[in-house]
Amino acid sequence: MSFAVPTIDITPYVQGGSADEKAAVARAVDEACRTVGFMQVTGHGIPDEVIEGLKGAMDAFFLQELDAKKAYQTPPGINRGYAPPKSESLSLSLGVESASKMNDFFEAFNIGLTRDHFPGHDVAEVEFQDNVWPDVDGFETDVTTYFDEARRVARTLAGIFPDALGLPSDYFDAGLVTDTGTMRMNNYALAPGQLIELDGDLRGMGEHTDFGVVTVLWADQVKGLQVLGSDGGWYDASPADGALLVNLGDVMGRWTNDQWMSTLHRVKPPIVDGQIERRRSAAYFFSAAPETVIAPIPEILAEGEHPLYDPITVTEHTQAKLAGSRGGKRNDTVPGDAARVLSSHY
Ligand SMILES: O=C(O)CCC(=O)C(=O)O
Ligand SMILES: [Fe+2]
Repeated sequence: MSFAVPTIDITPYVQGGSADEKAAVARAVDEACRTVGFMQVTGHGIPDEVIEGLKGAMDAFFLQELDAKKAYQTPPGINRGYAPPKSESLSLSLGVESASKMNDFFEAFNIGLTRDHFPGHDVAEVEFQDNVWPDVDGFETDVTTYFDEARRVARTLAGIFPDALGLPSDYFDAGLVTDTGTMRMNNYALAPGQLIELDGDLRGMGEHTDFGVVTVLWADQVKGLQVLGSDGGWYDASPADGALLVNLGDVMGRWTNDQWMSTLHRVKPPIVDGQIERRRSAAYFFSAAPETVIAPIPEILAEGEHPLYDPITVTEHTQAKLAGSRGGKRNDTVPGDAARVLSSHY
């Protein structure tokens, strides 16, 4: 099977295009979401220097000694700060038990939207925790600058989705007034000799789907990200020059009754001479307001199409996924995902 991640230039939605130009973008997005669940997005408008700033900040933080980084670790229930290698197991968020429970070797630094982003709104602290900022020159400014841009791109995409689904343009607006947003900066690297300590399958990040509406991913062009094709094979996906990778999360799958795909993916960075080729990425996870009830949208169900999901709030879904990936508790709410992983060709 040939597998390709389609490239879509979203300039008409970023800079303002004609109705025809926007309709062409919306059609391309609909097709990509139905068939792959991933796209390469160009015309996003994030300046190169903002991306350079993000890369520099990630290097300055991750290249420190482990102990210095661990000073910014937070308890498992808090999605902020530093997460050392092997502190998460993403496939448990799907309900796939692995031989060794915590064997994803990526290390990460998480930030997110806080209550300060929504003055005048009564938003719950649990979803909008304060950020933790490391004492690294320029880190907060450079990371925040990129974060704001990634959020803008995600909100732009959320504005394309109703057009692509044939819904009124403001269909999602109510749930997106207080969007939730977290960004995970990932570093896939192990010092020589550290490989030996991995007790299970060597992997950068286990098989998973993202939790939210849509993910905007900046990544190095070093191979590693693999996407599950509809034929059960895993395919490499690296960003094209200047492109961001964009993929749908579970909330979009639930809203669309799986007409759009929340696609499984994983990260297996290349190993050259027994050493992992270092790879960086930054995933901005965009989702709806925590209390938004997600259920298949009746307007888009075809005649006779049955809803595949019971209503669930954004928070309930996120908590079930996080209990798996960070707390080591297998998530039994998504039997379909687990079956897809177990039947894929490794
Ligand atoms: O590193 C990557 O390319 C993907 C990261 C990812 O899937 C995630 O952080 O959810
Ligand atoms: Fe992901």
